[in-house]
Amino acid sequence: MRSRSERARLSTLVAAVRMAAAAGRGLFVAVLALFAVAAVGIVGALVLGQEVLAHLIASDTDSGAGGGGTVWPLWSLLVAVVVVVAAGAFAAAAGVGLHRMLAERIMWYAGRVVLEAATRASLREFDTPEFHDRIQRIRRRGVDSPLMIAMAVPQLIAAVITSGGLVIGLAVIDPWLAPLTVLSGIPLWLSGRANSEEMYTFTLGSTPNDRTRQHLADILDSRRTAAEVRAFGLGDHLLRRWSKLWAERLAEIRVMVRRFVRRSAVGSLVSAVVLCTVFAVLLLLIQLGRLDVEAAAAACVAVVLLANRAQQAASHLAATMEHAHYLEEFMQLGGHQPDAAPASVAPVAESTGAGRAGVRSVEPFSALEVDDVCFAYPGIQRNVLESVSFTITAGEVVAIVGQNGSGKTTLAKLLCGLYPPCSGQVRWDNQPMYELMGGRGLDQIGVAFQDFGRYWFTAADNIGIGDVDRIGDRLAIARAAKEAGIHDVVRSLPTSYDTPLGAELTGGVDLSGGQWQRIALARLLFRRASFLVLDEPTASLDAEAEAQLFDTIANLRHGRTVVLISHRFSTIRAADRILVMHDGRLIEQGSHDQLLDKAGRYAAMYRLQAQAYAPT
Ligand SMILES: Nc1ncnc2c1ncn2[C@@H]1O[C@H](COP(=O)(O)OP(=O)(O)OP(=O)(O)O)[C@@H](O)[C@H]1O
Repeated sequence: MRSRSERARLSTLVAAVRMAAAAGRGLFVAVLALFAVAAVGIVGALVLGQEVLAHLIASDTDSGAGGGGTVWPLWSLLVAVVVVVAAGAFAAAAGVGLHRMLAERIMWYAGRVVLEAATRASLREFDTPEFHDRIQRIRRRGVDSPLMIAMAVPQLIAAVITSGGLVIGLAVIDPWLAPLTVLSGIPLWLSGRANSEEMYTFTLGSTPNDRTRQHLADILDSRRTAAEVRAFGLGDHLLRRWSKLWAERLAEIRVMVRRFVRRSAVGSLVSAVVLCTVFAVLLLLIQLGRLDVEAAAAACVAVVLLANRAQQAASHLAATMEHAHYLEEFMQLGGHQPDAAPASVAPVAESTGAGRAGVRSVEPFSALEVDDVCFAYPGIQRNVLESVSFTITAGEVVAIVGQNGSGKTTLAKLLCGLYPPCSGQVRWDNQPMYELMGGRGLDQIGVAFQDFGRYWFTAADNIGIGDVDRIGDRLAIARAAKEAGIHDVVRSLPTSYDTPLGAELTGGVDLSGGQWQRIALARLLFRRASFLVLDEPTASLDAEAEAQLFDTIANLRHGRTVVLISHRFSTIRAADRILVMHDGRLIEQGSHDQLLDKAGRYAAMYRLQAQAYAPT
């Protein structure tokens, strides 16, 4: 079992290297080559140093001979030392510079894999805490992992090359010195690895705490919640909750760090004992007369360097193995196939208005059928929709009403193919809606959700994203804005349609709730879709805007089908058909008059609201 997971981690490491190569093949090779040259430079400097030492000793004992013990004259040796040291230093410096560039490309590449995966994830996944835990971990560690691994690998390779050269050099001096020195890295590798494993387990367990702290921090420093936090005097309370979570985390980390220190201390001690043994062997060899002074000096330097490289390699390897865990998650999220690296991974500036942005093109339906649909949210036993059946025919305006939590928004999301039913089926002209949608948008569907997006884009783009293929069509954007009754407001902004919407942005302005709702409506109207879903479109609108919306919907009707969710009976009474939801069931349907005649729940709700407006 263990060896299987080790093998899996090794293949993850290979995948990380492939990912680094895919992010910048030329750069990756150049970095490897430069680090290799730097590593060879260290070994070369050591060999030449030994030669220089031999030269000096020989010229001292054989004065006047001018360097009799070695083949090369002293000046040429010194020139060679300068060249080798300079080349090594240059290669190391250039390697670090290119490494930085490679790192940026890997960050871009990894970030894109995560964002692509998040874009592809189904709405159902967004409803599960596991998905968010994983995203949090990947955001914090996973995106860095390919980078950390790719950063560590050239250094690891450089350490291995240097170590290889030093091992050969030491083996020539004495066959025991090299294996003993390399052995000194093993205790450190074992302790480092155990620490990495524990760190990963800790990160897994602490993700919910991390997310809650992040949420509290977002509440405290976000403009969206700033007014409520102040109005309720929540600041200190939230800060205490945040500090408490930090205290819990720090307490756990303290215990863990104690274990880390103990483990590392044992590893370092055993490593030091092994190294002492090496020096004892060296001493013995000198005493036995098996090593001369220059060989002993070179051996001392080589042992120190080799021990240092072996320890570096051990810690790089341990850290790399930890990152392999995060990388595994990262790859599972992205469904990333390292063997199928993209043909071109160069970051390319997106050209506005090009391509269909992944939206599927379909014919308008003649009937949208909801057939005995049941639905429950992931992880929740209770059905939110229970045996719901009805059919919407093309050109109808259908309103959905019901108490809070009766399932209206959920039903609207199923109508748009955003969730698959647990049983039953939603069919767009006999085609299962969820499969037809396939996780992408349909060009024939336009939606304005209750919690519509307020994007930090210009006013034009906030409307234009309703149909990204036409995002540059300013005339059509202005037309949609006029229909939604927001054109004059936008025109009065500092830079009209080019004004960024968001007070947090330089030159940006914020809009009122109702104005934002009109922007969302304009976005919907800008999309040339035959099926429109409006979830609480009038919630923030004033009476005049609401009346205007009715006119707009009446104008929209031609060739379009509209589903309207609202609590305002003034909005829904004009619908061709009204569906009444209660506790996830469709309990009544018909026109306003038919439902009043029926004297059921709709009639009761309508009278209750009408009473509120009636003169007392
Ligand atoms: N993502 C979710 N995960 C779990 N439960 C959910 C989720 N979204 C909604 N629910 C639950 O499903 C039920 C129906 O919610 P829904 O939003 O469809 O009601 P609604 O009729 O649109 O309510 P409202 O009138 O308040 O907008 C509620 O009990 C709600 O708690």
